[in-house]
Amino acid sequence: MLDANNLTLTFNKNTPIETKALRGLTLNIPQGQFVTVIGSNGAGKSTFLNAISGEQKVDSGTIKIDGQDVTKKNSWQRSESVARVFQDPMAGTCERLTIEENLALASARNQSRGLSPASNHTLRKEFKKILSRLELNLENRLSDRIGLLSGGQRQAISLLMATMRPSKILLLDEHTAALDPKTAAFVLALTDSIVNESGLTTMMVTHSMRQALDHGHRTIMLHQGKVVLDVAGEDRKGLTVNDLLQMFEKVRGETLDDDSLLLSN
Ligand SMILES: Nc1ncnc2c1ncn2[C@@H]1O[C@H](COP(=O)(O)OP(=O)(O)OP(=O)(O)O)[C@@H](O)[C@H]1O
Repeated sequence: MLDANNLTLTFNKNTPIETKALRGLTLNIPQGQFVTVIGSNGAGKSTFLNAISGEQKVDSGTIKIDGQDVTKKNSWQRSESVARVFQDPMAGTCERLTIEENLALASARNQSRGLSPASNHTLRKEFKKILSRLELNLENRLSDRIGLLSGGQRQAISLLMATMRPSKILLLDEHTAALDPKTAAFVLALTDSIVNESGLTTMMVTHSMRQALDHGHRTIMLHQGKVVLDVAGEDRKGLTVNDLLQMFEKVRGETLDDDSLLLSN
């Protein structure tokens, strides 16, 4: 389904601050697989997601989504295929608009009818139904501005909005990192249920090895712009956070000094 082949991407080429963010990254993800992505700061995780969504163009290599070569397409052209939720709960929603208007925008994504469905009675009923699964009583607050909601409530709505329209791959970029542990657990449970229900091919970046092992079907680790670990199936089932740390240390050939990887929210 996702076929990323030998991707390279260098920022500020031929300058003193040149950074090789992707260095021949290759990854194939079959349809419906949920992959968790870990790696220390600067490993290239966000750059990789940006390359898939088209926000960053790669220097070389190819990206295919569902068999279609999208390497040269911009993010707008890929928006029908790629849904994304960011770390910042403010990034996925528009705080000046109401809950209903935000949902209407998401519902109209990739459609030419613009904002008009916001006044549509059928859509309003659908929005209420979608929101009621959160059990946060938001279905009765459709005309409240999104800016009034907590970070967790907004992130839950961002997730619903990202998955409202059909897409081919869901990219979650540390989407629970800014939430307290209880709210993060709630949003993760919602993530699992949406992904299981929809069968969406999913990549979730996380700094928590615990989360990486507890969610999804496969875990990859990026280091210096490449996939350095890739575990799935039986090999992954018995893995502990400690095993994963040791595997990473072995791959890197040095001691892991990034404490943020040990966070367990
Ligand atoms: N727009 C940019 N301009 C210049 N350098 C960049 C840019 N974006 C990322 N980089 C650099 O590319 C490398 C990979 O960054 P990236 O954000 O992909 O890492 P990451 O694995 O997501 O890290 P983190 O866990 O800290 O978010 C880093 O060295 C980063 O400083």
